[in-house]
Amino acid sequence: MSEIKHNTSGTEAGAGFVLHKTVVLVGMMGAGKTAVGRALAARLGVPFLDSDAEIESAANMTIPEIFERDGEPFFRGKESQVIGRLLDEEKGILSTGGGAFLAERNRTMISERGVSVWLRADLEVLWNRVKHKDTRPLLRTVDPYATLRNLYEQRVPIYAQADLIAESDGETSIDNMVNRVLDALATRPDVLEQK
Ligand SMILES: Nc1ncnc2c1ncn2[C@@H]1O[C@H](COP(=O)(O)OP(=O)(O)O)[C@@H](O)[C@H]1O
Ligand SMILES: O=C(O)C1=C[C@@H](OP(=O)(O)O)[C@@H](O)[C@H](O)C1
Ligand SMILES: [Mg+2]
Repeated sequence: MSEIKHNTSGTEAGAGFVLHKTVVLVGMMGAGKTAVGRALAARLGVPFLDSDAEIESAANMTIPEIFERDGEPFFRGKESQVIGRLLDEEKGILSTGGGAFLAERNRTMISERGVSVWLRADLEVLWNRVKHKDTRPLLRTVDPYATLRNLYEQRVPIYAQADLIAESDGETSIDNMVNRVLDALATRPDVLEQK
């Protein structure tokens, strides 16, 4: 991977790309924001940022511990702060938590300083990816599938406000998702320029 160079005009990445704005991945729990974001950043040779991981390392607690001890409103406050800071600090790939795009102030920050990409997947695909993991406090309910379905129905119209979309189905590998995000970004040379 070639050396990463930060400057005012963009982050010079490997493979002949220059990233002019942070690419912000949004969408439901299980959409692949963290996994695809990490792979996309590696492919481009740019920094990978994950708001949940930043919150966890700053608090030295896991997301479930933060929800349990301090509550969701406290977590949402931290999430906004962290997203604002990461958007200011460096250009890269920013994976958000599934609830981040719901707050209008977060959507405003993201649209002013980055470009949003909705990783869209059907409810059943999401469920298959999250059902075995206990790391998502919002799904610690008596009927986590119904909870996920309710969140899905409430949130889809908001994710649909993202600038770009990349679709994943049960068959789409993480590498294929990286290609789909790159295809979506090909329409935006103001964000990702290929030299
Ligand atoms: N396109 C995909 N193909 C296969 N597995 C995937 C894909 N996207 C995500 N996963 C897996 O699903 C799980 C949830 O993905 P994750 O990146 O944590 O989602 P999010 O950050 O959007 O909640 C992880 O185990 C991840 O490896
Ligand atoms: O959808 C949500 O509200 C949440 C999604 C999680 O992130 P992922 O979408 O990366 O799982 C994490 O931020 C927290 O558990 C809340
Ligand atoms: Mg994640």
